[in-house]
Amino acid sequence: MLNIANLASGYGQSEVIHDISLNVEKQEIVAVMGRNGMGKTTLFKTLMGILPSRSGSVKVDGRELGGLESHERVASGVAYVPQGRMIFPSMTVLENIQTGLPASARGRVPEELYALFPVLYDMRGRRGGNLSGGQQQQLAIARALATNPKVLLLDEPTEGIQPSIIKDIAKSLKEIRKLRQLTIVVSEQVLSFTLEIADRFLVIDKGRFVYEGARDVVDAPTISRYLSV
Ligand SMILES: Nc1ncnc2c1ncn2[C@@H]1O[C@H](COP(=O)(O)OP(=O)(O)OP(=O)(O)O)[C@@H](O)[C@H]1O
Repeated sequence: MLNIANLASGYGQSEVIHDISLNVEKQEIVAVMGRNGMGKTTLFKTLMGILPSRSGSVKVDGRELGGLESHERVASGVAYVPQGRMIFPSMTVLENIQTGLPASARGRVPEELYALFPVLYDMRGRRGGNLSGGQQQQLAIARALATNPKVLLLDEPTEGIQPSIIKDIAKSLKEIRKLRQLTIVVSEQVLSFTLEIADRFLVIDKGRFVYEGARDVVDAPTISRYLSV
């Protein structure tokens, strides 16, 4: 469903992502684990076309995304929840979700989204900026899901969020994966969260994948070592 081949990108003179290749199956959840500064955000920005790639190819459901603008990538079925959530603080919860809806929805939020995140229904009239960090993360995910993606990219969704909400988010992601046959790539530093949801684990170190393991054979101590060095 998501095919990344020999992708490279960076800033100015420096290359940050080197020759990254990854194939993610439909309905698979893949965790990209890595410490601060290892290139997780740069990888996602490149996948979204926020940062141009220097070489390589990215395909979603067989369609090449290279050269497409970010909004065209969203229309092709990729959605992105950036690190720090980036919701619109002065807009209401409802308005935030509506920014993700296609024109054909005419502003109607699918019931399913509120069913996944009931707190967003209760708070639909509140300003996004008045929500807790965990609620803002749920809002950012709901806004991304409103675009009806095939592939969802989540950049460090647990950052700054309390454990009980992290559990809720894990549950919602597993539910939506099943409901919509969604493919998910999530970057993280928190192994307990990804152990809960991921089918496969990769470690990114200085812009390269240095470890890969499926859920049933995952080597948690090795991943932890990479995260703590
Ligand atoms: N706008 C930028 N200009 C130049 N270099 C950058 C820029 N953004 C990030 N970098 C560099 O790229 C490298 C990878 O950063 P990136 O933000 O992708 O890491 P990360 O794994 O997402 O970590 P974090 O969790 O801290 O965001 C780092 O060395 C960083 O200093």
